[in-house]
Amino acid sequence: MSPGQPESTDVVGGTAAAAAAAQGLDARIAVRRGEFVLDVGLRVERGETVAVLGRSGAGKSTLLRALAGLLPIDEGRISLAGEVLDDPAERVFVPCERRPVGVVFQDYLLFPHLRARENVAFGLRARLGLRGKAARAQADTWLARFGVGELADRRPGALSGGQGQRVALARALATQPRLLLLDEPLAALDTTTRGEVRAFLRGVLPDLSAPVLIVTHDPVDAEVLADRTIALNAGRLVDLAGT
Ligand SMILES: Nc1ncnc2c1ncn2[C@@H]1O[C@H](COP(=O)(O)OP(=O)(O)OP(=O)(O)O)[C@@H](O)[C@H]1O
Repeated sequence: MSPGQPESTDVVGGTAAAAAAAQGLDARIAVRRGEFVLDVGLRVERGETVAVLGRSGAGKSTLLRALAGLLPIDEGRISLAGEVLDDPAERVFVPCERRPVGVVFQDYLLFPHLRARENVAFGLRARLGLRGKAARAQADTWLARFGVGELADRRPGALSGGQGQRVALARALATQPRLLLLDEPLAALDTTTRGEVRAFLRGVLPDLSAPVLIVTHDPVDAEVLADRTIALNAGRLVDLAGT
């Protein structure tokens, strides 16, 4: 198995490519899961949102898991803002808890026993080293910014799907990630809430100065939220040019 070349090598050359790589995500990923092989090259600039489409089983979650550090790659290299996160040939592997990466899943995985404030404060403590009062105060600021400030004392079980997803986004973004991974963040929501959270994300994402990857089955999400769309098929990138 050999990793593919970065998708944008042809269009971004020399110094410009080096500058983009230093700021954003530059990845060549080859990883095997049982019979399945993901083999892709990908470059995403700071401030750019890329939608990842593809059928069930195409490798979308595998891609995000590799980037998040939940799945070590077999070949290739993942570099983010100039820092190498995974390079098996060089025996480099930064574990997920030490990667400056924010992840939001469709079922948003908040800690059920913690109030919304503590869910956000947890990341601030773990990732930014903030302590008690300061972490809680900053958590409140992020919750307010995401329109759920009045729900800070609630536990996830007392939040609606849309409210929970906003708390999960606040938790991910509060840590100032250098890469944001959204794995079907709207899929579990009803149609109305889905539209609301999508509109909310549309307002938030352009202000991020990190690369963003959003996995979705919904072309509307890609259309509304992303600057660019890529598609996976059987672990490979599909050329969308001309489609
Ligand atoms: N733990 C595992 N062991 C072996 N194979 C796996 C494992 N997890 C996933 N796979 C296989 O890897 C392939 C890609 O799975 P992946 O979850 O990345 O697809 P996906 O595009 O995210 O699909 P979906 O849209 O259904 O979430 C599938 O063929 C799947 O069966």
